[in-house]
Amino acid sequence: MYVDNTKASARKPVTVPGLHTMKAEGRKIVMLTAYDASFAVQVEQAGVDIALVGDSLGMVIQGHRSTLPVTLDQMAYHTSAVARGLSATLLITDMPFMADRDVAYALEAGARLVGEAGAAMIKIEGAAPHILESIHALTERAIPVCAHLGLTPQSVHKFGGFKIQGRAQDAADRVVSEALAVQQAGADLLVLEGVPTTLGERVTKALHIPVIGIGAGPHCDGQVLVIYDMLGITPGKRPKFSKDFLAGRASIGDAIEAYVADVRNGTFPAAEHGFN
Ligand SMILES: Nc1nc(=O)c2c([nH]1)NC[C@@H]1CN(c3ccc(C(=O)N[C@@H](CCC(=O)O)C(=O)O)cc3)CN21
Ligand SMILES: CC(C)C(=O)C(=O)O
Ligand SMILES: [Mg+2]
Repeated sequence: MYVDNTKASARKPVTVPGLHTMKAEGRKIVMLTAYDASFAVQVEQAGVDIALVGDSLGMVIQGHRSTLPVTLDQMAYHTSAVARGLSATLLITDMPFMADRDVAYALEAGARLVGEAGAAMIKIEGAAPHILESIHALTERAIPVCAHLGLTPQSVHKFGGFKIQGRAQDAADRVVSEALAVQQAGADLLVLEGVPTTLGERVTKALHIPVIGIGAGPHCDGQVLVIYDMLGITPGKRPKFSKDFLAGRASIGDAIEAYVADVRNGTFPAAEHGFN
């Protein structure tokens, strides 16, 4: 398939080393999910830095109640579609549930998502010993890893729902230790989801790698949202930390551009999008 994305291809490509520079220079990083080629083009033309093929697609596209039913084949399929729509945007794909059950599986999955489907980086939830080993093993093989901590949706059954994490002092300390551990294991980026604003700030200051927040307050190095949430088309209840950017705007392109501008200038997320 040929995607005409000439407008955006003039932009300098976003790279993993480039993200580290952005943190060092205090420039906010903008990330947004995309699940198909057409939205990928919209995301790139609006100037988003990172497109994420999230396993949230199991909920917003497939209609499941969690991200657990999503398969590696499905992640590879959506990743290859999104990759065709991008030329300058960094592409990250989620490791689906249990595709990282041990290091050998994680390497196999990484090889497919990067080598076959076209992702530049793989996002993995948690900091269990086998996850730290997998982060190290992938990084050693030149597959950059984005860690994901806090409210990790693949642990929904362990948490008893999509519940804010790290509210108690010991739980907050644990998230900070996990963040240091994934950085030590070789992660180049961290998504921090569903934690109190104070903990979002603490983790961001503790790490030298960039921290991308979602429901983690305004102090992170960047932000991510599910695209259907920020376009107001997620069926049912939208998470409190999201915002409808299409409301009062004329097009999807305008809505994504407003999201990019608001993250860059620090107006999104506001205090009301965070948790205590
Ligand atoms: N559409 C969509 N948006 C998302 O952000 C998202 C997904 N799907 N699927 C995967 C995960 C699940 N996520 C969620 C979903 C719901 C809440 C939620 O309702 N949280 C409560 C907080 C409850 C508490 O205080 O502990 C909220 O009020 O937002 C949080 C994260 C984030 N991710
Ligand atoms: C919400 C983001 C961080 C995610 O993991 C997803 O879309 O699956
Ligand atoms: Mg995910």
